[in-house]
Amino acid sequence: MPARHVAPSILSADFARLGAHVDEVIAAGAHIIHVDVMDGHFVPPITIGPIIVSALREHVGPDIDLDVHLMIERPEKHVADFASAGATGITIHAEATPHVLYALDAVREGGCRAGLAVCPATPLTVFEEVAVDQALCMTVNPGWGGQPFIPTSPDKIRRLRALVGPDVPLMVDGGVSVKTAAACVEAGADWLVAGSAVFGTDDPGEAFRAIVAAAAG
Ligand SMILES: O=C(CO)[C@@H](O)[C@H](O)COP(=O)(O)O
Ligand SMILES: [Fe+2]
Repeated sequence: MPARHVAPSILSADFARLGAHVDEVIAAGAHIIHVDVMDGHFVPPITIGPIIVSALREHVGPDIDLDVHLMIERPEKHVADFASAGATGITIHAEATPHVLYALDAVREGGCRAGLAVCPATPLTVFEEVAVDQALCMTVNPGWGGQPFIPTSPDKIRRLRALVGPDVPLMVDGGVSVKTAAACVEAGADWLVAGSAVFGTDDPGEAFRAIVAAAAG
């Protein structure tokens, strides 16, 4: 069984002091930092690109996992840039390309873990066709932080766990908080991405620890 992690998402961090904000959760024990990349096409907002990943890598050093969630169309065109910038894992969306297998291979060629994500309304059948190094179940519609957890998500998490088996890290993303973390873990999630519930608070380190405790039950 993969180790359990809470992965703070920088989408809700203060970008004017990103390094300091990330330092707070690392000091509290975070090992995985989740980086949301949006292109204004696959999802309406535009966020950040490889330049920020590169700056973060330089800031956090080699031991922190920078897990990049690509909410962009045709991700296969960009994975090499994110890999060179210092990503550790790169997750693409099944809905964003007709070439899922090619894109996952491109991620691995860049030396990163290859992740596959699905939106809430997307069937899980693609996971029957491809092997992944990590799986991501969206528990909100992608594009924004601070949305409520979709209540039917635990059932989908359970079905995804059955498809990928016990050894693949299963990540959930969206609406994760002290209130929803335990249900995600109970359904089979290992990695809990949390944005607003961590960086939207006055004390991200303490908020991170509270979600870790809630996930532990
Ligand atoms: O990928 C996304 C949003 O599309 C996330 O990673 C968000 O950053 C989650 O934010 P919260 O729901 O935890 O506030
Ligand atoms: Fe994300």
